[in-house]
Amino acid sequence: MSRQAGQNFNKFVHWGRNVVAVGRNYRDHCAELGHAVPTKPLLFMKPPSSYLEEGSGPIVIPRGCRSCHHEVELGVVIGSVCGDVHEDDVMPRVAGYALALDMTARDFQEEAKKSGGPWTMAKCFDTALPVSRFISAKELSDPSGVKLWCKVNEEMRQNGSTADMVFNIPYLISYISQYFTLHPGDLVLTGTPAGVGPVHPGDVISAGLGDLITMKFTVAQKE
Ligand SMILES: O=C([O-])CC(=O)C(=O)O
Ligand SMILES: [Mg+2]
Repeated sequence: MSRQAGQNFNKFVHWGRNVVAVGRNYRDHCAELGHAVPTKPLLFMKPPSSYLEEGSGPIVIPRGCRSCHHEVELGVVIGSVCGDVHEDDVMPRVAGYALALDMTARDFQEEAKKSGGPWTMAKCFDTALPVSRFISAKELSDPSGVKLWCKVNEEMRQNGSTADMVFNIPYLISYISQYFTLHPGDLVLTGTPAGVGPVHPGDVISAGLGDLITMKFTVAQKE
């Protein structure tokens, strides 16, 4: 792993690798959207086609979406195969991290929640997964208490800490790996703290992880 980490883990954006997202993993975010705190991890997927690297263009709000929300999240990049791994064995299998935005078409999601349909339209559109550069596990040796923030046009919207996750990283990855195998380059998004809200064309979203990373994206609308 260290050789790959040295090469920025091949930019870690392994097009074709899985992205598993955890929802409702912060109590304050559950409260703001009126959901109970889950008793087991709530999982959904985002496709690798939704990756957006910093500098490669704007976040594009999908056609017909009237409420596209930012959700700042810590992403965990898998370094070696995780199939049915015990919690104690998870961290050595983590290559590193990325700061991510789980962009969400909230109106599409509300529609899906009402009909009992999946969240695909809300979570999987092109550019729905802006990511920072790869952060190696060496750079972030303890991901369990790191600050996570998101500003829109310089106004602080989300200001949380990974210390407040309902289920921590070893638990989440062990849990996921009981059901499907995680492979090197897969990304696990660990949920968002409170303060999610809409963005509009022309907005600038900036986000940061501790004093390690800041990233910036502009917002556009698909006609
Ligand atoms: O859409 C949601 O509220 C669920 C989710 O992704 C999160 O909690 O991070
Ligand atoms: Mg999310």
